[in-house]
Amino acid sequence: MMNHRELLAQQIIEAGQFLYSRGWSPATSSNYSARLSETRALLTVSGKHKGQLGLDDVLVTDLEGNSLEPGKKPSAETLLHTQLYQWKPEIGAVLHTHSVNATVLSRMIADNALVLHDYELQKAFSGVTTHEGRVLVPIFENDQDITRLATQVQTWLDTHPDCVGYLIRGHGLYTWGARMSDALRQIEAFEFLFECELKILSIRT
Ligand SMILES: CSC[C@@H](O)[C@@H](O)C(=O)COP(=O)(O)O
Ligand SMILES: [Zn+2]
Repeated sequence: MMNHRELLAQQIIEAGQFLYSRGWSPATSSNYSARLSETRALLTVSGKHKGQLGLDDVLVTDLEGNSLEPGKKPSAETLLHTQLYQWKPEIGAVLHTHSVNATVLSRMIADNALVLHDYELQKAFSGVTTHEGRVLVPIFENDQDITRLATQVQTWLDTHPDCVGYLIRGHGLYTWGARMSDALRQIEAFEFLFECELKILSIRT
């Protein structure tokens, strides 16, 4: 019988296998997490191939982004996960991916946000019930200083409580959900919509 930590670690491992198989988490890119408790998260360690994770390739952090397992190297982007768990108590899983489409689209849009509208598939996002609204996806400039990047993200989250995900330019996507399955559904929906947007852009130009 698996304990709670092992169960969440298994979900993270399976998410990595799926996301790698779709080409959305190449090589050692990406990081994934699940909420362990009100004050703890379980996150992938840094630098591992995300399609080949094992039960030992995760570590516990507090929600300030501090590792509670000193022997392991935490993900470079730990803070971008834990800030989301602090932002909303109902978030139970966070996924960060590096797909070609997210990377290319984020470089093609000069604005600081991608606006998705009139897509039926927008309803795959938590809280969205119609194609008629606008789903605003902010695009932050990439930054190796994750504390500085997290500050930018926080400013957006504080003023956009309905945010369902964000892009980092030339880097990738962050999205989340109540459970791992919700976060995976949102990744898949984003990827579909990014592909649509890129096709529309290529026809227009
Ligand atoms: C392989 S480069 C990608 C990294 O720089 C980073 O953006 C990333 O997604 C994975 O970092 P990690 O420290 O393994 O969690
Ligand atoms: Zn990354």
